[in-house]
Amino acid sequence: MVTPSRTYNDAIDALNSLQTPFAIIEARRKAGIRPDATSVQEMRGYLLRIGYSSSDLDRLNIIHVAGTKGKGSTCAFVDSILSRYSQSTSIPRKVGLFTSPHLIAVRERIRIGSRPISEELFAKYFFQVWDRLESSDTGKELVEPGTKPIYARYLTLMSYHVFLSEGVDAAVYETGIGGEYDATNVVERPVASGISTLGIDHVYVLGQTVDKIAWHKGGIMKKGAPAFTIEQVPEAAEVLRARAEEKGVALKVLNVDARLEGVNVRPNALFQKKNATLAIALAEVALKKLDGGFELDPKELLPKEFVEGLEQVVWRGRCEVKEEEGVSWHVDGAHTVDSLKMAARWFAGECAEKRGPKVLIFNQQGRAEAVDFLDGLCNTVKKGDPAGKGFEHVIFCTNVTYAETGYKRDFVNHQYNPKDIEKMTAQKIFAEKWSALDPAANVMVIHSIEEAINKARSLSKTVQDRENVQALITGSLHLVGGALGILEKADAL
Ligand SMILES: Nc1ncnc2c1ncn2[C@@H]1O[C@H](COP(=O)(O)OP(=O)(O)OP(=O)(O)O)[C@@H](O)[C@H]1O
Ligand SMILES: [Mg+2]
Ligand SMILES: [Mg+2]
Repeated sequence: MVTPSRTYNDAIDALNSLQTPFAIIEARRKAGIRPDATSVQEMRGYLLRIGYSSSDLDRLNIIHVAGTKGKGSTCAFVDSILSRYSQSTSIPRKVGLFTSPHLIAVRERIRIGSRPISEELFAKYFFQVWDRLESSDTGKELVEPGTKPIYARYLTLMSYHVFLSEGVDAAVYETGIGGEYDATNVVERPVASGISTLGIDHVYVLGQTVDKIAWHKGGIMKKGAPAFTIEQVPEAAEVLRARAEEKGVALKVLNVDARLEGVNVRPNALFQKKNATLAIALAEVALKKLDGGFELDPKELLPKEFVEGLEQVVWRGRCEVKEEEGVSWHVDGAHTVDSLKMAARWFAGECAEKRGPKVLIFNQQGRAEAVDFLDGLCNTVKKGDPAGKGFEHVIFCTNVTYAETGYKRDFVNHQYNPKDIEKMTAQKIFAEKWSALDPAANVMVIHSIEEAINKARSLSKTVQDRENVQALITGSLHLVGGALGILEKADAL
């Protein structure tokens, strides 16, 4: 039972205490400590400690997805297809979805039937795991008694407990970082593995080059489970091929699925069709296992559960448009060089049909290389405009949600240097860079998301009749989640 001192908010506070503080992250970086095989051993230990063996995970029929970009979208597609199939056939009985990071509230990361679990359920299972970790020493040969896994790993561990307790029989898992040493890689017998588009991200943990990154992501492939990927850059494709061979896995490289012709996947962009292609293959394998007679005919149209699942999926904060008086908000959580170009192209396409000055609200906290995201964003938007016009106003803000009260609890983050946020160090570097890229732009540095939004709104007073400010909010999911919460005035879940 959830007692008054064990509410959802208490759970989030306790969870936040499991974040690795900035000083420790820094020290590890300096010492060159990176995750290794012990991290999966440790997860195995924690799993035993809360009462499960890795074979218990077989009941979840896990579909496991890694990749640099498109993991979450692919997982959401698979979940949506399986959920619709379940509505028509009762197979699977219950579909679980585990994703990261969260957009608006932590509980979004653990979904059943596509919906985030309730605050009550979250608090209940959160503290059950907490208590088991404190009271048991099972698995002590793998992990020290009395300890707890860090933030993302705790949520992964908890998700297994939630799904097994709730009778989930098909669960879609997005990896956190990488694959080989990721907490989700504790699964030994997934039903299928999928690897979405590979590129550069998390270079400190995974390595500087795409082949090193591909090595990690390829680590989720398991003998006995069909594996799929889509077209990749050659270095990545080669590493994946070699990893599959080493593991004795048949890795299938998929071209964009011809059956998507006429299916209204949003946004209507190649990257999303690749994600959808991967999702179709993963869902097909899962259904073949769960529903003996199931088979997709490669030459026939997709069944209605697949079409509806792909068309009606809700994956918020990605290529989302919200209209209000004076401002058209374009919201996308892209935060790598490639995905930001994609987001910029999408925004430019949207603006081609609308009128009004373009305004950018951008942040990316804690990653020095983020300054290199700006060129692509600036140029892609200019190139996309027939008159060659870029952003007129550019606002860099921190991820602090509110001007007065600071962070919403679900966004508290101890992993960044608090001094940098106070001084807006990163934002000032971005501003300087942008002024050099586009001297005509009006560049501003503003503390909170709320104030940045208010600034964009105030700019709408200066536009002409029948024009709207065309605002793009991008660079960070934390920024985008905070912004959606403010734009919708309530918990947008
Ligand atoms: N296949 C893809 N290739 C390139 N960019 C993509 C792809 N899929 C999605 N994106 C872009 O990346 C953004 C994030 O997508 P998504 O949430 O699916 O990725 P993710 O892999 O889960 O990322 P994260 O690192 O945030 O967990 C999207 O809004 C879109 O702009
Ligand atoms: Mg990522
Ligand atoms: Mg994700």
